Amino acid sequence: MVPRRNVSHFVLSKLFACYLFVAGIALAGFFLWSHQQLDLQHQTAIEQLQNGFMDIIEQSDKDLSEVTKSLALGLQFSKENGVPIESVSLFDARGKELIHWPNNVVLEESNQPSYTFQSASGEIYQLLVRFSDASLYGFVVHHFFPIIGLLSFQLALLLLTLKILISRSLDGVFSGFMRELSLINLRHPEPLQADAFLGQFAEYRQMLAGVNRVILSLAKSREELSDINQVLESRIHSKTAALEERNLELIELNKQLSVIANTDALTQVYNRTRFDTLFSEHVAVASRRNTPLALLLVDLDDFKKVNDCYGHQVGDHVLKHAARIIQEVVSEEGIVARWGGEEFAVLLPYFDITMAEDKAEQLRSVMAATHFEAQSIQVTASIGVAQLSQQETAAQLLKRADDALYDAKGSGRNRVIIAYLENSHTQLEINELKEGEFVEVFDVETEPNPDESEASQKLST
Ligand SMILES: Nc1nc2c(ncn2[C@@H]2O[C@H](COP(=O)(O)OP(=O)(O)OP(=O)(O)O)[C@@H](O)[C@H]2O)c(=O)[nH]1
Repeated sequence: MVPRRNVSHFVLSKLFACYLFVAGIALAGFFLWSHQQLDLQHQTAIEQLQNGFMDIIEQSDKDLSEVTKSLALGLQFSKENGVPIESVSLFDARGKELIHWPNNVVLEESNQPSYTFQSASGEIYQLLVRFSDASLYGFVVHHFFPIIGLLSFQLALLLLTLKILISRSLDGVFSGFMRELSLINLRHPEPLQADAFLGQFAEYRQMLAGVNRVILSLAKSREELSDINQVLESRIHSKTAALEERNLELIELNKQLSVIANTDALTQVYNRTRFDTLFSEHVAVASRRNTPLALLLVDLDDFKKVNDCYGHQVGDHVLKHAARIIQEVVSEEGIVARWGGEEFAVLLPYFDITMAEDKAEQLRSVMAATHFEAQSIQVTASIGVAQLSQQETAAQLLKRADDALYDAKGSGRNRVIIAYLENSHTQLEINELKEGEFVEVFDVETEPNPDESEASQKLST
């Protein structure tokens, strides 16, 4: 587990350790150097003492007063060089102590370093010198302040170096951290990894933990939003699908309603209401564009007798069948509607009177030739035909077609009568006029064939 430290503790501890290390090395070196220096000084002092003793002994052998002078010299020397001599003893070859200084200090021979030397006369002497222990401390104190100065300088240098290094590394790490922060992917946020160096510090770890908490909550929020979004999308999808399905049902129902509203329930052709609308529209278009438009009014002959003979239900079937025949003959060229009862209207856009007459004749002949139901009922039709003329209204056209139908009925049924415009006479009218007959508005009848006459007669019986 990483110990909890702050930046200042870290820096101070590192500094202190460095300082102790450097100071320890410096002090150890200093003490070694001090010992070395003292040894050198002791050696020098002893050599000088030896030389002094030898000179004096050679000059005045056994003159102790001279030796004492040399002792004073040695002491002077030791004081000047900071090497205090605590006691000095000189022995002759027989071990007799010749000099002992100072008088009150007793030397323990075994503990003292002894130096043997030979005088010029060949006498052997042994010199015992005891240096004061304080000499080392004195030396150290003497040189302590320069050492402290050196260590302070080292410490200051160390501090400066550390400051530069730390500030640079912190700058680098923090700018890296800020860069990492700026690169957080908000779509797929992931926790930041702790920096190897900064990870040691409590403040950094706390800050990083805070940032990572924000990042994780952001990621969680995104996931929750994504889930909510998915749920909403699936709901919208199912609702849209249900609405589309409902819409299709409504469109279908609407179509059915429209068909029901516009279609005759029994014969499945247009009803009168729808025909009225279509009729007005086509009359308006034909008048505006000056295109031909023809109207056929088709009435089944003696239909009452069908009902009377075969019953109303059979009559219904015959009506349906007759409507289907009319629709097949007219096909896509015209509009078929049940005008009422056993009467049908056929609107023929772009049909002039000749084409309309042909179509009416075709219709009449097919109807007459058809055997309805199992009972082979034969039904004929009377047809009034009229073509829209200039300036004519829908009502006027209808009136002319209806009059023509009336004439077809009146002139024997199972025939086509063309309605001509007033004051315009066909060749037939002209012929009839020539023969002295009066044709008021229209004429033309189609000769029924023998079978058809038979059918009519069958019904009439
Ligand atoms: N079965 C059935 N008969 C109907 C329907 N609508 C009308 N009719 C019958 O059609 C007959 C029409 O009779 P009429 O007006 O006298 O005409 P018609 O017998 O065809 O004689 P003409 O038109 O003069 O040739 C009546 O008997 C009505 O009951 C229907 O929807 N179903």
